[in-house]
Amino acid sequence: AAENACRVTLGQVNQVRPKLPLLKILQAAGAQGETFTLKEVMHYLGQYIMVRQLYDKRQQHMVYCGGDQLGELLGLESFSVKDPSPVYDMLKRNLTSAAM
Ligand SMILES: C[C@@H](c1ccc(Cl)cc1)n1cnc(-c2ccccc2)c1-c1c(C(=O)NCCN2CCN(C3CCCCC3)CC2)[nH]c2cc(Cl)ccc12
Repeated sequence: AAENACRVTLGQVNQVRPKLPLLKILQAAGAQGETFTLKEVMHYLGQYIMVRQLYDKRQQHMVYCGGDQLGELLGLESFSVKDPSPVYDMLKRNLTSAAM
């Protein structure tokens, strides 16, 4: 309705709310707050992989996340950053829209 529409400012329509297990991972990478843009979620996940040294130093596109909470969320031991589909599937399961 009209009163709802004016409540959602442009800055908020693209916010997502991570479910708790994903939020904990983002916070471990320095994220503050509970809602983010998808770009921010990806940035913090990248930071998390770097800080936790989950990527292979020689084959830097390979991420070995088995034994880490990230691997629990993804349901994978490892993945290549060249194939983002497992990450997007995990985000579908672990993000809700924060608008409204
Ligand atoms: C294109 C982008 C991407 C983004 C999303 C996806 Cl689903 C795949 C791929 N990407 C390309 N390489 C990486 C990457 C590789 C190794 C370690 C950390 C990040 C990323 C990822 C970023 C990111 O925000 N990337 C910024 C620039 N990166 C360049 C790579 N740089 C590092 C490469 C290893 C050596 C140190 C620098 C870090 C900054 N966020 C991610 C989150 C996840 Cl779940 C997985 C990967 C990434």
